[in-house]
Order: sequence, then structure tokens, then C-alpha cells
Amino acid sequence: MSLYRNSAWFLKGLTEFTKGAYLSASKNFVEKDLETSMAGRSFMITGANSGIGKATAMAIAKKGGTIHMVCRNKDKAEEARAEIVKESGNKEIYVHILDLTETKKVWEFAESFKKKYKTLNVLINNAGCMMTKREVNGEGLEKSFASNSLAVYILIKSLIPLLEKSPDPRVITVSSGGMLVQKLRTGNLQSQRGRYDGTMVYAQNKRQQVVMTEQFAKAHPNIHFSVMHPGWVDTPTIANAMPDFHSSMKERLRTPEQGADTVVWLAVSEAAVKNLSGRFFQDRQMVSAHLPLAWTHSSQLEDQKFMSVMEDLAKSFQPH
Ligand SMILES: NC(=O)c1ccc[n+]([C@@H]2O[C@H](COP(=O)([O-])OP(=O)(O)OC[C@H]3O[C@@H](n4cnc5c(N)ncnc54)[C@H](O)[C@@H]3O)[C@@H](O)[C@H]2O)c1
Repeated sequence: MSLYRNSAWFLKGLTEFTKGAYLSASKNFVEKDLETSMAGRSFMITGANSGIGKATAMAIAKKGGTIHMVCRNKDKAEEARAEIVKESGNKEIYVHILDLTETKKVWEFAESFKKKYKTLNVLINNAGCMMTKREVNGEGLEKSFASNSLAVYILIKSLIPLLEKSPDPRVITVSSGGMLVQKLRTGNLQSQRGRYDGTMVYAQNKRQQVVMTEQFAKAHPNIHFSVMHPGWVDTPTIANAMPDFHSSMKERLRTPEQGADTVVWLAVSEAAVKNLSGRFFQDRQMVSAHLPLAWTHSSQLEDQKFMSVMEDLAKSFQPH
């Protein structure tokens, strides 16, 4: 089955995730969807100093939105901020330093943000990492899970009250088509057992983001939730974590701006929120979050169990 899933995924990728596929899909884009001012709206973007996150921040800054860049490295964040301010002419760009693998700090950051700022219209969970070997954070949590899954859960959970009192609130999570090869797991979330395969752990975390989005959408109908795949994009994450894939596919990879297009569309357009909340998107289209015949659907019971494990784990690190 896993061989089937992997081959079906790669074939799908060659036809749908490349630069050529983006150019072909973009022929059906409605250009005026993005012709909208974001002045007076605020956006939190994790990993906004590089790749898709930076391209998203730049596009929204050009539309006048206030941007909260949540980044791990201060120098890289300030450098990207300066570039965004210079190119967009927008000075409402703020840097917040946070390492998403540090679970308690994620809580502390979100709770203090909520106290300091009166509104947040859009949360964009973009930051992501793929580990080559199993590493744990200072709290004993496996780092891929801590940053790709638990941090996303905590940011959403903590910021819901702020989002709910802001007009037209949205949460967008940048997942990956890689999740198509994984069925949701409710146990071994931190890969304590078995051989550690960083690519599959990443894919599992990205599947978890899809399920979290569906479940948060059900529980919070006042917020529009979406999760998306940017396609195969030429960014440092891909170059560092998958060097062979990167060098063999280099010519066919999307630019960061092309990868960011659907994130921006989900964040700013009126058309995006006409779609149901909690769904998976690719190239401005709501698409299935499962490959045909891949047996990756989880039951309602499994989804609820996963959310309750996340809830308990998140709570155990919540500041009092
Ligand atoms: N590039 C692709 O082909 C591709 C495909 C599918 C999904 N994605 C997803 O797109 C998102 C953006 O990645 P990208 O391709 O632009 O790569 P990138 O390397 O350019 O950006 C990743 C960003 O995440 C940040 N980040 C990583 N770990 C962090 C941590 N612990 N704390 C704070 N920030 C952290 C990095 O500093 C960087 O700013 C990721 O979620 C990635 O999984 C990318």
C-alpha cells in the first residue's frame, strides 16, 4: 500500500505540483480576487522571513495589511522585514522572535500577543521543518511534531478569542501534498517507537494539520479555516531536507511567489471564504485531502481522539 501511495503521489505531483501545473492552473484564476486593499487588517505569519512565508508577507504588505512576522532568527527576520518595508512602502511590519519547537514559549508568545493587540484578522501557520534524525526539545518533545503540529495547535487555540472578536477572521495552515501518503495516527505521535523517517514524520504532521483544520472549523464556525498545499517550491527547506529531489526537480519547481499564491488568495479574497470552512486547497481550488484508493481516511472517533490527545498535551504546557 505504501508503495502504491508513494507512486500515486509522485505521479500526481508531476502533473499537479510543478511550475508548469501552476502556470496551467493560473489560466483559470480570477485576477480581481486579489485586487483588494488589506489596510486596517492584521496578519500573523509564522516563518515569514523566507520562501513561501516571505512571499506571502510581501504580497499582503503591498496591499496595506499589518504584518506580524513570527520568526526564529532575529537577524534573518530583520533583514526580511527591511526588504518588505522597502519594496512595499508599508511600515506596519512587526517582527516577533519565537522558536516554534519550544512549546511553553509558543503559549507565552500567543498569550502575550493577545494581551498586547486588540485585533488579529488572519493567522497564517506557514513555518515548517523536516528533520533528518529524531531530536527532542528542552521539554522532551520530538521537534518535528512540536513545531509542525503542537505549535500550530497552540497558536490556533490561544488566538481563537482574539480572532473571534476581529472582523472576517481566518486561519490558514500551509500543509503539504506529502500528507497524502499518510493516514492520521493517534498514537506514537512523537515517533518514540520504530525507525525514524523524517520525511514520513513530516508527512504525518502535515496530515495532522489537515485534521486539526477540519476539527477546529467544526468547533468554531465564526472563523474561516483552510489548509493548503503550495505545490513543489524552490525554497531552503526543500534544498536542505531533500537535496536529491531538489536537484533532480530544480527546473520544475515553483517560485516562492507561485507557492504563496493560494495562501494569499485564502488570506485576502472574498472568493475564498465562499468555500466551506475546514477544507484543503491547491491552486485556489478546494480539492480532496486523500488519494483515490489510498485508505487514508480516519474515522470520526480517531479524529476526536487525536484532538483530545493534542488538547491534553497542549494544556500540560500552558502557563497558569
Ligand atoms: N517548498 C515546498 O516545496 C513545500 C511543499 C509543501 C509544503 N511546504 C511547506 O511550506 C511551508 C514554508 O516552507 P518553505 O518551503 O517556504 O521553506 P523555507 O525554508 O523557505 O521557510 C520555512 C520557514 O519556517 C521557519 N521555521 C522552521 N522551523 C521553525 C521553528 N522551529 N520556529 C520558527 N520558525 C521556523 C524557517 O525559519 C523559515 O522561515 C512549510 O510549512 C513547508 O512544510 C513547502
